[in-house]
Amino acid sequence: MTLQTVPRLTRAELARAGRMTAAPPVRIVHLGAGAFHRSHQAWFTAHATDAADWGIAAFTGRRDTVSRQLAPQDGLFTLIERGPEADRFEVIPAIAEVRPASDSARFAALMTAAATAVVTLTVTEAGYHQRPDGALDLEHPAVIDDIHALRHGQPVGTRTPTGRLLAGLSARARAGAPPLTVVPCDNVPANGERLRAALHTLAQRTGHEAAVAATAFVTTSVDRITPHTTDEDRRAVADATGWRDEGVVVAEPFADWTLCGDFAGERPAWESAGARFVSDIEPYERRKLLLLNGGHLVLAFGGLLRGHATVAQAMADDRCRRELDAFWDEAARAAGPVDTRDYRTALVRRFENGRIEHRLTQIAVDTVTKIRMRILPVLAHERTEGRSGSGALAVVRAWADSIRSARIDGETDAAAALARLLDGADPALAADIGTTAIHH
Ligand SMILES: NC(=O)c1ccc[n+]([C@@H]2O[C@H](COP(=O)([O-])OP(=O)(O)OC[C@H]3O[C@@H](n4cnc5c(N)ncnc54)[C@H](O)[C@@H]3O)[C@@H](O)[C@H]2O)c1
Ligand SMILES: O=P(O)(O)OC[C@@H](O)[C@@H](O)[C@H](O)[C@H](O)CO
Repeated sequence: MTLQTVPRLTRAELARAGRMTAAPPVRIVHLGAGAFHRSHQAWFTAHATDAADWGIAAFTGRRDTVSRQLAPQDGLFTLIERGPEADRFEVIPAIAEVRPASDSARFAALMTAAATAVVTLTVTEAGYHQRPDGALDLEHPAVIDDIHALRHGQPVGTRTPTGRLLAGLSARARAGAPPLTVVPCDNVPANGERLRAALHTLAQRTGHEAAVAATAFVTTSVDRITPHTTDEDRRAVADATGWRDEGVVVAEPFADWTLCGDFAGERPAWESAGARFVSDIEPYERRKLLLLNGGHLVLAFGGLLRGHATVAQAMADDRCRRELDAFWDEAARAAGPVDTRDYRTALVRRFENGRIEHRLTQIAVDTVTKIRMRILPVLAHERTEGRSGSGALAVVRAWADSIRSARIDGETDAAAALARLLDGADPALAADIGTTAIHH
């Protein structure tokens, strides 16, 4: 059987099979319709008790691949929940429509619709165009272009997620629609507050302050390991379900969503699907970013240097494990007043799931931004406490070595990458890291 001869997954096909049909009404707009949005926010929305009332309109970010895959499927896709022993297949119906980023008319229509209540984002850490201190990088060429477009009333010309969002919020304020809530879902510390500050900065320079003032921002910590989908995964879905699905997503069984902040209006009952609403998110966020995401970086750099391809392979290498444990001992101290013992035990099991092909090259992208957010805070904390931070320093060293041996995509010059990493860092810390990473 070739995939081309299998019927395509659509709502009509599902109806023929006696399964649910209608798309839920759009009340959520999403920017960056990648794999993680589908395995996480779409999954939580589909599993909430009020799922029938909350549909998502997902817009792609830089490429229109996902809209070309999902639009012919009416937004439907199969999630393969990949446990250590077996796969579970589930069709997720929460995405009601999928649009390319270029469809600015539909974006404006949804951003001004009274029914729209929530905007979510997964645009990667680099997509926020932050400076080392977390502020919006006003010298970035795409940000400069957006300032120009927004000043001259050309929302269609905006290129960055922040610029597009401000254009949409501004149109909403002009239309007199009720305020909405922005919920960023990328691995960025204090993501809601940072996005609010970035939008405020952009708004001040372009005369759109009222739109930001009327909007609520919620900070989130998100967690579900979601590797890239392969052709083999698409074949597995056809074999198991009888449908051809170009939008298949694979994820581990574990899923966590911690949210903090007030919503301006209505929201899905995500807590009924297991999401956690808290008044202080920092301990959860630091633990996740430092231990899980930082731990992934340790395995990515050390693993790539030793010829491994996946997280599970690096976990099986004693030397990688020792490096991970050394970093985790330091990261646990930096995480603050939150359990890290059980969390580490659970992480070991998740990382060792060899049926999840989480490629180290998928993790080792935008590495300057990621090291800044996930490794340097550990080093800084160790130094403040009078310790050397040798576990965290070893990660920076492995990163520089990986660049030198051409294993990191997008970085060719270790010294230049290091200079970008240390731009804006504490001078004593910078001197120490520079010496260690260059002269070891
Ligand atoms: N994959 C995971 O395991 C995982 C888990 C937790 C959090 N996340 C978060 O989700 C993000 C996306 O991961 P993914 O697995 O969906 O990756 P992906 O490659 O499938 O999707 C990335 C999405 O971000 C968009 N994007 C990238 N750069 C952009 C830019 N400059 N402007 C606008 N949009 C841009 C892309 O167009 C795409 O829609 C991660 O960077 C991370 O912050 C991922
Ligand atoms: O997704 P990134 O690029 O922020 O980082 C790579 C991985 O560490 C990350 O995707 C994790 O798998 C994820 O954060 C687990 O929830």
